[in-house]
Amino acid sequence: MVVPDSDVPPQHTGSVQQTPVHLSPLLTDLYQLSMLHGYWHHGMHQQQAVFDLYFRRSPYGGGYAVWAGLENALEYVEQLRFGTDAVRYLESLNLFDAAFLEALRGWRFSGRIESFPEGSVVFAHEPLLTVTAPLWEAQLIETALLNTLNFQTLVATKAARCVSVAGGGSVIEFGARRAQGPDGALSASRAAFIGGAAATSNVLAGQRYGLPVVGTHAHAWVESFPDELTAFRAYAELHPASTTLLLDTVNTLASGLPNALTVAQELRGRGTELRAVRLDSGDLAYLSRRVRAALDAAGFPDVKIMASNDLSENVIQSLISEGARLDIYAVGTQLVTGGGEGGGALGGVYKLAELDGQPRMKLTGDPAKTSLPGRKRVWRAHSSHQQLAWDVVSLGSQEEPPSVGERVSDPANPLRRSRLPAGLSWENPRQTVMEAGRRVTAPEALEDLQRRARGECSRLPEGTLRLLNPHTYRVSLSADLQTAREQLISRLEDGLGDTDSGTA
Ligand SMILES: Nc1ncnc2c1ncn2[C@@H]1O[C@H](COP(=O)(O)OP(=O)(O)OP(=O)(O)O)[C@@H](O)[C@H]1O
Ligand SMILES: O=P(O)(O)OC[C@H]1O[C@H](OP(=O)(O)OP(=O)(O)O)[C@H](O)[C@@H]1O
Ligand SMILES: O=C(O)c1cccnc1
Repeated sequence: MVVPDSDVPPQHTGSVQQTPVHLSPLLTDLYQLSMLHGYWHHGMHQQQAVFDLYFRRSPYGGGYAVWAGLENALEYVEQLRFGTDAVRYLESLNLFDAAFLEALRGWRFSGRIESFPEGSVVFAHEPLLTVTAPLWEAQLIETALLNTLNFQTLVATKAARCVSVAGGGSVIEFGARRAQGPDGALSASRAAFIGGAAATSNVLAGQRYGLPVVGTHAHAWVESFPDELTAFRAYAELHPASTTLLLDTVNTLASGLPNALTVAQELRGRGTELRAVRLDSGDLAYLSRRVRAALDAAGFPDVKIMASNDLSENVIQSLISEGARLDIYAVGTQLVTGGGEGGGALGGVYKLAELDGQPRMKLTGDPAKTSLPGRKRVWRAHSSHQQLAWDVVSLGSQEEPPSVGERVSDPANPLRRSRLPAGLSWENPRQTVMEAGRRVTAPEALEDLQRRARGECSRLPEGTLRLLNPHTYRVSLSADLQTAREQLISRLEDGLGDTDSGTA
């Protein structure tokens, strides 16, 4: 639920339903407004534009990404208005005509958005989301769309990577304290859940998004009591049905473990069971084996073992290969910041593909950065075993699926061509999610998005989920799109004279 006037300041009523500050039309780069001013001034602002959003490289050197943030992006676009405070602020910059500022008051997003459903598995070079709208509408929303979708896709993908190596163990998100600011924490909790995290420690995310919230206790709890056993007993007494004890405040094996066993026996005497213990330092593989053996020997095979301490997909994979006996992986910093090699940020871009019915493209010296002109469509092929097999980007006018034997090319390297094999069944994986500025699909439950992500990950070709040097999923351009692209490049280069690159 969003309050339509983005200028209403958040009021301290305790409700989380107030318009968050990031729903303002000013969450944009100044150059978007400068361009809007110019488009309006030149009478171009109502020209119909088509922009595509895509990324050129999967994060973390991986072979896929999990598409996340769509619902927040649509909510933003649908409610966007320039209210009095926003216009007044822009006026104070002394950059814009009064008449333009007045025109902004009537700005509404009236266009169409097509997108992969949230939670889909997506790949580099394919249009993930396409905006068709009057130029000044489509241009303004670039910054906020990229901000929302890049970040959540980065984090959802990180969660999926952690889950993919956790061997059936649960991954939970503990990152609020290390996230990039309050909104970073909130969006990260949402995205991590879509990517497969089972729960979050972030209580606001629990309230806002209905995510399951979980928690143990900190070292401070143990330090606040005269001794560890007293602290464990006090915790278990208050939370008998949901106690997880942190073992390493004094010494994991010499103190935490025997004290936890004592409390486990005492809880059983009162008719309940200790739920779990948490390891937060040291050699987590070794300690987990020792703790598992002790719990089993004492008759507590169902007490779970949780690990935390700067976990990542690589650490989880290593722990499992070392024979760790862990049931729950609590991941904080690395998950909510999308950290690690090849992470930090997803480089999604938003490029003009058509204006006023004419194809447009960005030409650069780097073929991988040359954008794809015109309205396009994405086709996704499944094998007879329901495996995801191949994505083809075609011209938008192509109503029929790609045909067997069609020569398709690599988006980043037109010289790499292949022929489409038989035995594939094709579908259009994208859907219209907004029409005439209104959402036309109902928001989906986050559980359903998580289920979609998990299902699609499980249907990827072998090796695509691998962390190191994954199999490259096939994304190709149809023959017609490749031809259209080459023709436009020739036309643009003909117009360039001696220079070797340019933009149209
Ligand atoms: N058996 C293991 N194999 C691979 N990585 C591990 C293993 N055990 C722990 N790690 C990881 O090694 C990294 C560093 O752990 P380190 O041993 O420095 O922490 P610590 O010093 O024990 O804990 P703290 O710094 O919190 O006191 C962490 O990312 C941790 O998750
Ligand atoms: O390590 P992360 O993946 O970010 O996960 C969250 C960490 O936050 C807590 O640590 P805390 O802030 O108490 O610091 P410390 O345990 O590193 O001293 C917890 O004990 C985890 O170790
Ligand atoms: O509940 C916990 O144990 C927790 C939550 C956040 C960060 N570290 C630990």
